[in-house]
Amino acid sequence: MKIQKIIVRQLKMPMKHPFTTSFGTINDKTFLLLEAHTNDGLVGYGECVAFEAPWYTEETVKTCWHMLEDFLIPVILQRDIVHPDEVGKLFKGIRKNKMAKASIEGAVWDLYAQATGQSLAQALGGKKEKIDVGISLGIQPTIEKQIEVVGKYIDEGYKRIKVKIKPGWDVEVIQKLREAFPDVPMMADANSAYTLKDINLLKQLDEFGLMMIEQPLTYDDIVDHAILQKQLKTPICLDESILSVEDARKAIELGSCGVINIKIGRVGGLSEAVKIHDYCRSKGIPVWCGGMLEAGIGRAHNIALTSLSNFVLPGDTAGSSHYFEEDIIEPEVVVSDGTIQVPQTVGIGYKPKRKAIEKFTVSLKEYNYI
Ligand SMILES: O=C(O)CCC(=O)c1ccccc1C(=O)O
Ligand SMILES: [Mg+2]
Repeated sequence: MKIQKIIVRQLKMPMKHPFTTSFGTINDKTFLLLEAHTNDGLVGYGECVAFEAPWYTEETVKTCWHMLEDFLIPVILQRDIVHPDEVGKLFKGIRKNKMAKASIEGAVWDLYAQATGQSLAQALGGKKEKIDVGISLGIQPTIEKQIEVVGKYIDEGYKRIKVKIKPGWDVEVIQKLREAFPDVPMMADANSAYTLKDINLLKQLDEFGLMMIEQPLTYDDIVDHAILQKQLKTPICLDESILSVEDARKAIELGSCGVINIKIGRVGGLSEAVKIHDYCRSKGIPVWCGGMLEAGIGRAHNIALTSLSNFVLPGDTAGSSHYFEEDIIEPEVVVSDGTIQVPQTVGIGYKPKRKAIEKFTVSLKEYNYI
């Protein structure tokens, strides 16, 4: 398989609701979408999950475009690629920039699934035909509103509710949510908003029977998380801290977490995501698939990955209509009774919607082999 041409587009999609975390609010989803064309006419898509600002990781839409244009695309064009696992090896001389790398690697996985006549889930080794999903809800203006929003998504059937916490919006909010919804599987994500100085506050969260607390401490820490985990009953789930299977090994050996959230972009692609999944399974650590407010292509990749057996906890892959008035795939991702059917057709199983892609494109550039 040889890629002849890659088209990079920047898209801007209005979001239905602003999404607020411990460090800010997103109103529109601006991201890069890649189209990779092979010599024999196949087209594979990859979605780059980096945001406009470097608050979740250091990558941004602009750094990704720069890395793609100046380093990553030149390495890939006209290379003979037999299996997508080779993409990581081709990128070995280029440090980090995992979301940029994952966007090309995702397109190559799509091409590989098509070329071998399999669904993407099948190509990754996924067996589940439907997946359980939860939803991640942003911080609301008031506790009353937070309770109302959580209630709405419980009624829609999501299998677990994740809420965001930050200093000043934590113990009281969780306590009130628990009073309102005593039995609902619930968890909290701090996006690195605390330090070990907050240990007494974090220990108060133990009272509420949360499934887990996600990334309470610094984004690149595993040592303090191990100290904290020893003093908490609630499992810690690491998100930002885990960028590779090596990071997962170290965190698990240190006892820094009981659960890992796998995001394809954060770990540099599907091949690394599968490795982390397999390693965690061998260690008895459950995983779930995180989200980056993805549009349809990224969402389709998340669904395929979640079909692997150790994705035993509901992830953040909610339905398209939760985020957008119109998605860029057909059909859109539909959640019913908290589950999504894993497509069994060849490739990602959703059709890119050209009209919508063009409508949301703000700029584009084509890269050919020279
Ligand atoms: O709905 C989603 O896609 C997941 C939302 C979410 O929690 C999130 C969204 C953007 C950046 C980081 C995170 C996170 O998991 O920490
Ligand atoms: Mg998180």
